[in-house]
Amino acid sequence: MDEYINTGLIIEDINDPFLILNNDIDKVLIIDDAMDNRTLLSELLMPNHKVFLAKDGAQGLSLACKHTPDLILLDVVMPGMNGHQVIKSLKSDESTFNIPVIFVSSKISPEDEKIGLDLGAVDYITKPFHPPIVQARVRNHLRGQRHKNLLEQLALIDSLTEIYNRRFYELDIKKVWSACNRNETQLSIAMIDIDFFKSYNDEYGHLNGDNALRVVANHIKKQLKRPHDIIARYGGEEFAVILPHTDAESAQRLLSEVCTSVEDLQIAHDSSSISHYLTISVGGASTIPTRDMDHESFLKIVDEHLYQAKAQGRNKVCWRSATA
Ligand SMILES: Nc1nc2c(ncn2[C@@H]2O[C@H](COP(=O)(O)OP(=O)(O)OP(=O)(O)O)[C@@H](O)[C@H]2O)c(=O)[nH]1
Repeated sequence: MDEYINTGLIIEDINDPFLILNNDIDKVLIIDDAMDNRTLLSELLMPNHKVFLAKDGAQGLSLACKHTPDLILLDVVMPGMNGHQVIKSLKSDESTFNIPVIFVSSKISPEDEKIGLDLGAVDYITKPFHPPIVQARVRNHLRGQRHKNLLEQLALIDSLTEIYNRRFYELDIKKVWSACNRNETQLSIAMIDIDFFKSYNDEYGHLNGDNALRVVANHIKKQLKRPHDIIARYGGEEFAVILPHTDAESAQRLLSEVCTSVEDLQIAHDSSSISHYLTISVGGASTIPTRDMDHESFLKIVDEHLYQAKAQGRNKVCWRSATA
C-alpha cells in the first residue's frame, strides 16, 4: 500500500528512528478513509511538515498514541470508527488529550460544525476545501500549539536554576509512583538541602547565594544519567531527586558520590562549621510503591532521613535501610 512507504516526509506506521530525530519539524496526522484526500492533504502539507497517514480511525488512534503529532486532521464520515468516535477517544486518553484536532468534513451544515467543535475540535474545514486556506489554518494552529507547549514547559522550570520546579516534581512523582507500582519496580527518592545556606547568604550576599544555587543544582543534574532520573528545586535551597527503577543500594551510592562531588566543587563557605566549602545533606528512601502508601507519606520518610543527616553532622547521606 502506498502509505506504508516513507516518501519524503510522508510517513506511515514505520519503525523508523528518523521520526524521533527531526523534532523541530511539526508532525501532522491525517486520518481519512479516502485515499485521494489523504494524498491531496499530504501534498499540501508535506513541504513544511512531517505527515503521517491513517486510513481509518483505529489506525489513526494507534499512530496518535505512538507519535504524538502536533496536529490531527480528521475526517468525520468513515467506515468503522467515525471521526466523532475518534476525537472522543483522543480526548479521553491522557497521552493524546492535548493534541489539537481539525475536522475536515463533507458534512457542511452549521449543526455539523457545532457538533465537531463541541467535541473539542479546534477548527472545522468543509470539503471541498481550498488548499491555501487549509495551509493557513494548519500553520496558525501549529503556531498556537507551539506557543502553548512552550508556555507549559516554562511553567515547569525554575527560573533561577533552570532545572525543573516543584510543580514538575508533583506531576512527575504521581506518574512515576503509579508506573513503579504497576510494574512492581523499585523507586528511590532523595531530598537534598544545602548546609548552612543562611550563613552563606549572610557572608557572601544574596546574589552569590543565587549563583551557588545555580551551580549546585546543575552540577547535581549532570550526575543523573538515566533518562527518567530527575532533579527539581523543591523549595529555597532544597532539591528533590526522583530515581525510578533504582534500588536503595544504587541510589545511596549515587547520592554519596553527589554529596562528595559538591564539596569537591570547592565553593568557599568560611562560615560553615563542618567544611571550608559548600556542602549538602541528603535524606533518601527506596521502595516498591504499593496501594497502601501514597507518595506524600513516602516523602515524609525521606524528609525524616534528611533531618537525620542534618542532626548527624551534615555533609552526609542518610538512607532508610531496605528492611525498615
Ligand atoms: N540566595 C538565595 N537564598 C535562598 C533562596 N531560597 C532560599 N534561600 C535561603 O536559604 C536559607 C535557608 O536557611 P535555613 O533553612 O535556616 O537553613 P540553613 O542555613 O541552610 O541551615 P541547615 O539547613 O540547617 O544547614 C535562608 O536564609 C533562605 O533565605 C534563593 O533563591 N536564593
